[in-house]
Amino acid sequence: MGPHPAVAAIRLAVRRVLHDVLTEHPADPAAPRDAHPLVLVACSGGADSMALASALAFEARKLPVRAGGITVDHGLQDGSDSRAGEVADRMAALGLGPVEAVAVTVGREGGPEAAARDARYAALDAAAERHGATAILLGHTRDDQAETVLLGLARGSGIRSLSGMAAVSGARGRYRRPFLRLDRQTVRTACIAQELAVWDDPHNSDPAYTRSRLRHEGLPALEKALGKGVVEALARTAQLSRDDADALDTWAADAETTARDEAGALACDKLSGLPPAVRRRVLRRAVIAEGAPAGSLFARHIEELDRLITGWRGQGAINLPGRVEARRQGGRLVIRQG
Ligand SMILES: Nc1ncnc2c1ncn2[C@@H]1O[C@H](COP(=O)(O)OP(=O)(O)OP(=O)(O)O)[C@@H](O)[C@H]1O
Repeated sequence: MGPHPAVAAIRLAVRRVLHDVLTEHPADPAAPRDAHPLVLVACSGGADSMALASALAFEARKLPVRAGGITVDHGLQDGSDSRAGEVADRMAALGLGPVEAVAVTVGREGGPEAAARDARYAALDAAAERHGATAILLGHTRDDQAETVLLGLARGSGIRSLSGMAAVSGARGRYRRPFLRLDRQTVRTACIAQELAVWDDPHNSDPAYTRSRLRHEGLPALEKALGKGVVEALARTAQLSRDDADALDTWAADAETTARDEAGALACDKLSGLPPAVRRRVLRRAVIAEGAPAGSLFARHIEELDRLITGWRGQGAINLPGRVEARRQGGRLVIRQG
C-alpha cells in the first residue's frame, strides 16, 4: 500500500524542489556525502513546517542531497528555548542533520510581527552561511499566500504586494516554498496521517494579530460569501500580479537607463512621457540606488517626487528617507544622498 494521498502530495512537492536545486547545483551521486548540496528546512515545529521536515527527510534519502534543519527561538514566551530544543530533537529523529536551534533577540522596528520576521530571516541567512547550505525550505502554503494577497489589498498596495510570496526568493534563490501551491488542509492531513507531533504557536490563533484574525475570521467569512474557491483564486491573483510586476520592473530598468544623462541626473521630459506605473518604479529605483531603505519609502514619497517632475515651476527639492535629497534643476532631476 502506498502512502496516504496527502503524504504523497507533500513528498512530490518537495521532490520537485530538490530536483530544481540539483539541476542548478549538479551533484555527483558517487561523490562523498560532504560534497552533496545541503538543503535546510526552516521549522517552527508547527504543522506546516513539520510536514515539510518529514517530506524533506524522506526525499533526500533517495538523492545526492544532505538535509538538515534550523529552528529559531524568538525568545518571546516562557520556555521557548526548551521548546526550540525539542523541535530540533524532532527534526533529528526524522533523520535530518545537521539540526540547530538558534536563539535571536527580537527588536521593535515595524511592530512585533515584522520584528520577529526580520530577526528570523537574519538568523536563517546566517545559518545558511555557517553550514554552507544551498537552499532553505519554508512551509508557506497556498492559504498563507491568499492571506498575504489580502493583507496587501487592505493596505492599498500596488501589484508587487499583491504578488505575495515567490516560490523562489532571496539571495541566489536561497529560499524555496515547496507548499505554495498546496492547500493547508492537505499539509495538515499529511501531518495527521504520519502521526507527526506538532506544536501550535498560540500567536497563530491570537486575535491580537492581524494575520490571525484574517485566518480565523476573515477568510472563512470570505469563503462563506464567495465560495470555497476564493483561496485558490487569490493565489492565482498572486501569480498573475507577479508576472505583471516583473514586466513593469524590466520596463522601468530600461526606462531608467534611457532617462539618465552622463552626470546621472534624470531627464524630466523622458520621465513625464512614461506611463505613471513605470515612472513611479523608475523614481523608486533611483531613490533606493542612492541608499534609501526600501522599507521606509512609501507611496506618498513617490507621489511627492512625481509632482516635482510634472510641476510647472521647474525647481524645488524634497527630502526623502535615508537622507536622500531630490532636486529639480530645470529639465533635470538630481537625486543624491546628502
Ligand atoms: N521559529 C521558526 N523557526 C524556523 N522557521 C520558522 C519559524 N517560524 C516560521 N518559520 C518558517 O516560516 C514558515 C511560515 O511561518 P508562519 O508562522 O508564517 O506560518 P505557519 O503557517 O504558522 O507555519 P508552521 O505551521 O510551520 O508554523 C514556516 O512554515 C517555517 O518554514
